[in-house]
Amino acid sequence: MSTATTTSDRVPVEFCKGINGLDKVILREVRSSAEVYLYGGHVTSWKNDHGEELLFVSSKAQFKPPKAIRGGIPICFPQFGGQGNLEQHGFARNKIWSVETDPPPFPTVNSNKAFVDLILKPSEDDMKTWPHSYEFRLRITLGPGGDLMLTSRIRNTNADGKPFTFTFAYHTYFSVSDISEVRVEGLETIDYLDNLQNRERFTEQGDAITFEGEVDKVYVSTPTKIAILDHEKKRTFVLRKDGLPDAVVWNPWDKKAKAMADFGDDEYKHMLCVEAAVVEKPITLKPGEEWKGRQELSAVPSSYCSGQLDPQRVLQSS
Ligand SMILES: O=P(O)(O)OC[C@H]1O[C@@H](O)[C@H](O)[C@@H](O)[C@@H]1O
Repeated sequence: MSTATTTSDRVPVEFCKGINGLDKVILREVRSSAEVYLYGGHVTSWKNDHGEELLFVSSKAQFKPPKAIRGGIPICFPQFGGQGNLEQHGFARNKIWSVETDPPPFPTVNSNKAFVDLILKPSEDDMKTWPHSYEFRLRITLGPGGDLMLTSRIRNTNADGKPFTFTFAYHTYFSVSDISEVRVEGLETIDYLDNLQNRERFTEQGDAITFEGEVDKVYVSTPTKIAILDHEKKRTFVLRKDGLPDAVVWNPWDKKAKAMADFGDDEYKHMLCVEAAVVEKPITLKPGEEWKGRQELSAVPSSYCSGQLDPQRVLQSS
């Protein structure tokens, strides 16, 4: 973890209290910032160099355990969705994580200053729900250019020799100006499991994805780069992922929005979840084995080409 620099007033990592007195970490770069709650290991804010919020958090979000915070980036582990014996999306988003001051090193040296390392380990009580011992390390980094990087390392520390199996997602809620003006590029021609049709498998058509109603799809074996184009804001989010083959796309639309107590009736217009995930083929770890999954987000101004967005340029650029 980094400490305050003496050459500048900017404190790259600040520990403070957030809503309802919950512990919060603020990451600061030249002009951008991010906020992370230890409750859930949950990113709740990511602002660009104009101070604009890039993540959606519901005005009705309850920052009150055990309810997960509605918006930002909840961590779904060890179960994505409702397929399994555990609660929907697993328990990691409902646990209080700890800050880890001296985590095992990463293979590459980190020159970033604005980052925090969190860790989640099961309590004895937790092991009644999921009888496995694990260490879940989450590093959240704000890069000098304002990019937001999340790296998860999950290790099986079972002493009884037993493997465990999990699914996972970075359940990212992007803030968008108007959902009907949004296009997602990078998932064309990809197979998906439709959660609204008993997870039946379909193939996406060749056109970019646009939104006219509820969507809840798990795209499988997707490219590592997905672009979310916000026409009205003239902004493109680029999501890059590693170790996370699938991508979930979710918007509840009006009826489901009304049914959620912690979500405003019209807020579906201003959010879109695109989630780097492992869903179709769960990960199995033997004792001593570690899995790594990384999601990198950047927000760039959209380029226009004769009045049309040019997503290919975004997708082709490195
Ligand atoms: O209300 P929750 O538990 O946060 O889940 C929200 C949505 O999360 C999405 O990832 C799922 O695909 C949806 O099926 C689900 O409704």
